[in-house]
Amino acid sequence: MDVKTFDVPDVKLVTPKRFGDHRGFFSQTWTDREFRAEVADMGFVQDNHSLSVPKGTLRGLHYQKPPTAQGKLVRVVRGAIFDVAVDIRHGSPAFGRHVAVTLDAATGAQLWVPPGFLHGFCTLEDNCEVVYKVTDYYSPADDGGVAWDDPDIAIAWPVAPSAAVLSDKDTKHPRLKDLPAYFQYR
Ligand SMILES: Cc1cn([C@H]2C[C@H](O)[C@@H](COP(=O)(O)OP(=O)(O)O[C@H]3O[C@@H](C)C(=O)[C@@H](O)[C@H]3O)O2)c(=O)[nH]c1=O
Repeated sequence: MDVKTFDVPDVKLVTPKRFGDHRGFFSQTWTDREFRAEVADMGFVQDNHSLSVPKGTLRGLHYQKPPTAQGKLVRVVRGAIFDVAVDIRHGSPAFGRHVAVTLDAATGAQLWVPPGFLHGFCTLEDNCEVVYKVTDYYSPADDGGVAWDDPDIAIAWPVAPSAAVLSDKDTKHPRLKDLPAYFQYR
C-alpha cells in the first residue's frame, strides 16, 4: 500500500493495493498488522457508514473529547469528498493547521485522522457514501464541534458558504479559539 505523510504530524493518506481482473477488483482495506507497522496502532471498535444525498453536504468539524477521543480511518465507497483533518492538539507544531484531500471511490484512498483532530468533509457529488472505522465508541456526552467556517482555520471548502448543506447542529459550533484545551500533543 502507498502511505503519504503531511507537514501536519501523524495524519496519513493510505492507498491500499487493488488487484484488478475481468470481474473488478479485490482490496484489503485494513489489516491490523500492516497498518500498525506503516500507519498507526488503531485498535478499532466501531465502523460507521453515512450517505449524503446532495452534493455540497458538509459534515463537520467534529471531535470526541477524552476519555473517548476517536481516531478515524476514512474512505469513500461511492462518490467523492473533500476530507479535512485539523490538528487541535495543544503543543503541536501544527496546532490549528489542517490537511485537506480528495477521497473517492475510484482510488480507495483513505485518510487516517488521529485522535486530537477535528474531522469534516464536503461532498463533491450527489449520493456520497463514506465509511470510517473509529478507535472508541460513540459517546454523545463527549461529542462536539468547531465552526466549519472558522476564519482562524480557513479551510478552502469546495462549496459556496450559502450553498453548504448542514445539520442544524453544525450551524452552532464555537470557534477553535473558544474551545477548551481538550487535547495535548504527545
Ligand atoms: C457519529 C454517530 C452518530 N450517531 C447518531 C446520532 C444522531 O442521531 C445521528 C446523526 O449524527 P451526526 O449528526 O453527529 O452525524 P454526522 O454529522 O455524520 O457526524 C459525523 O461526522 C463526521 C464528519 C465524523 O467525523 C464523525 O465522527 C461524526 O461526527 O446518528 C450514532 O448513533 N453513532 C455515531 O457514532
